[in-house]
Amino acid sequence: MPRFQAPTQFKRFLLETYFIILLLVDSEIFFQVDTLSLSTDKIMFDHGRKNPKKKMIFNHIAIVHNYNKMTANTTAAARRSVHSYLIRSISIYSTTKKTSACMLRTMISNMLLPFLFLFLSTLLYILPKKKSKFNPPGPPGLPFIGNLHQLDQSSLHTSLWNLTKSYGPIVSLRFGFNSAVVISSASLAKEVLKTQDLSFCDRPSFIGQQKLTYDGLDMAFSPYNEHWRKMRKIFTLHLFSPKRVHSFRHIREDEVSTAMKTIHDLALSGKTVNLSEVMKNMTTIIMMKMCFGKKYHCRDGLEIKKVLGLLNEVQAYLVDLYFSDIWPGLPFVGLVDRLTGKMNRQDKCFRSLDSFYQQLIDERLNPQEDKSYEEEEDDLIDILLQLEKDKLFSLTHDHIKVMLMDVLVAGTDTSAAIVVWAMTLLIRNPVVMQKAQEEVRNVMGKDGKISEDDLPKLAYLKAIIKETMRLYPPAPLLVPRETRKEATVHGYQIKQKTLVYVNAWAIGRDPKSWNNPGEFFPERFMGKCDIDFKGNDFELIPFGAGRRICPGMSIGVVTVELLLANLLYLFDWGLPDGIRKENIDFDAMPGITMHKRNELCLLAHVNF
Ligand code: HEM
Repeated sequence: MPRFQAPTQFKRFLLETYFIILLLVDSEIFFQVDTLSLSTDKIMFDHGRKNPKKKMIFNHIAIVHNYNKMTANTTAAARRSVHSYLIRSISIYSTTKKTSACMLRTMISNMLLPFLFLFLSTLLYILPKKKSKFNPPGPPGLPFIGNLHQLDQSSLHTSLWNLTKSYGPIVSLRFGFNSAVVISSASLAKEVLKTQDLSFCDRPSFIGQQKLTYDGLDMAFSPYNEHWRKMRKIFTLHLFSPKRVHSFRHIREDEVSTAMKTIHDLALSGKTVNLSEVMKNMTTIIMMKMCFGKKYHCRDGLEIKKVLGLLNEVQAYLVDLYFSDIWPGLPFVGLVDRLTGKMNRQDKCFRSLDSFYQQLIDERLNPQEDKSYEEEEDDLIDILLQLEKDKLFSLTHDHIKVMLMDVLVAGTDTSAAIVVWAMTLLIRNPVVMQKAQEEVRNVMGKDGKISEDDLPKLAYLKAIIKETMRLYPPAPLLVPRETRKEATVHGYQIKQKTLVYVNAWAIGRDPKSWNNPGEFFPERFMGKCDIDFKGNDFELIPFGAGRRICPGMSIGVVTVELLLANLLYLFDWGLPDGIRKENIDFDAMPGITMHKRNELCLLAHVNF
């Protein structure tokens, strides 16, 4: 065996590893590799002097070394030519050196290669990165996992809020290999969502979302691009224009009446009302009927339960992070994700929903199978199929399915969550409850029914809803955003592709913006205070703001107002036997929508 075989193999091994790193990681890491390669360079040079035949390796390393430097200031074309030279050199080298012992080592080294790569990648992240003084402050993270261990995933918004107490209103974090910033003050939210909205209006692209959104065809999770603009136009001009929202009024009023009747029956039989369940079912039926037609739920009550279950699953998958999201680029993470079985479950859920939408589309395209649709006014499927036919937006069936998914996922449980939080706050604050009931009953007299025309007269009720959304915004961290380009906020630099969380929950409780922020005090919104949630007052942003502000705000708010007004008008509310008001807790469930963890079960007494 030649004397220098072992070091040569080692060099080749290093060279290959470098090469793979260079191919797989981004240019930022090249500079860190650069430091390593300097010392390796020296070793190679020494060996090269002792054995001139091995100079070839040194040349390779030199090329790699140059390559590192080139990435800073040369063009992609130059980089490509270095790539191809490296590939050629490595293959020539491997074919000229194959003795049997060498082959054995090659095999071993090739098996070790992935592990070494893993080790090196870890090392690169372990080496303490110098935090630039221009980065926002934040807690030091651990190698590889970053700050993941410091966050309580069951209540992310509160654990992020706790960090602001030590680091201020802008905090930088690392989730695995992803950089993130958290914004927790009204002035910085204005900077990010309004002044520099264009730099902050992308959405991150996570594995779970890709599949469920037909590879990014939807609007809510799409990056900010031409496709998003097209979908947003369809949403605001065709699906939820003020005229269209008004045309769905009869669906909302009918369904609220049905829900009140259910509560009425429970009240007469002295049974407790599970408000969490009633509200969730009812808002789902409203959205389903808007999407699929007035008669939808007459077809099969059970099917609604099944779809509700699937939508809950989708919601969980949309925010769930896979290993490949946390450590993108690492080998094997995709495999690990597969092995956990999560992807299979997600695929199954996707297929079930897809066939459900397809069936509804087929029925609509083939009306003789179900004549009941013919007599109805346009619902969202009709409108979308018509747009597809008109070829105005080059829509496909997948676009239609994904739009329906956005409406159902974003629109069903947000309104239900607000009503449940409002009723929780009211039962804990009987004086406010009584004041609200007096308002509704005085305005309505004994008419027996509240319609949407009555809502503008209910100023105190509206204040209660604002106060509820200040304390319990249904999406406490909005929908995560991502920077489209580098930006400077508050003097700090934020890199392109940084995850951005705006903590609407913390902003609603910031003592700099609110007196006694923890107190439920709807009166703060009466009188002179004209703070609103429409995206202009950054102290109160339950619907977000800027380009990506919630496009379903008006339909969501009117549904909440109608529901709450009816609950307060028709019933007096009390606690089940043995429960004191202090037992009613405010624990929240994790998820993109913040629901009350323990269902709200109350006793209703019929008022009229
Ligand atoms: C009433 C309760 C609701 C609340 C509190 C709420 C809240 C939000 C929030 C915070 C966002 C993210 C905004 C941002 O990134 O700045 C959002 C986006 C969105 N909401 Fe809502 N929403 C509600 C109801 C609805 C309804 C009823 C619909 C549909 C009919 C809807 C559809 C959407 C869509 C499609 C987006 C994504 C917009 C985009 O990315 O361009 N939401 N919502």
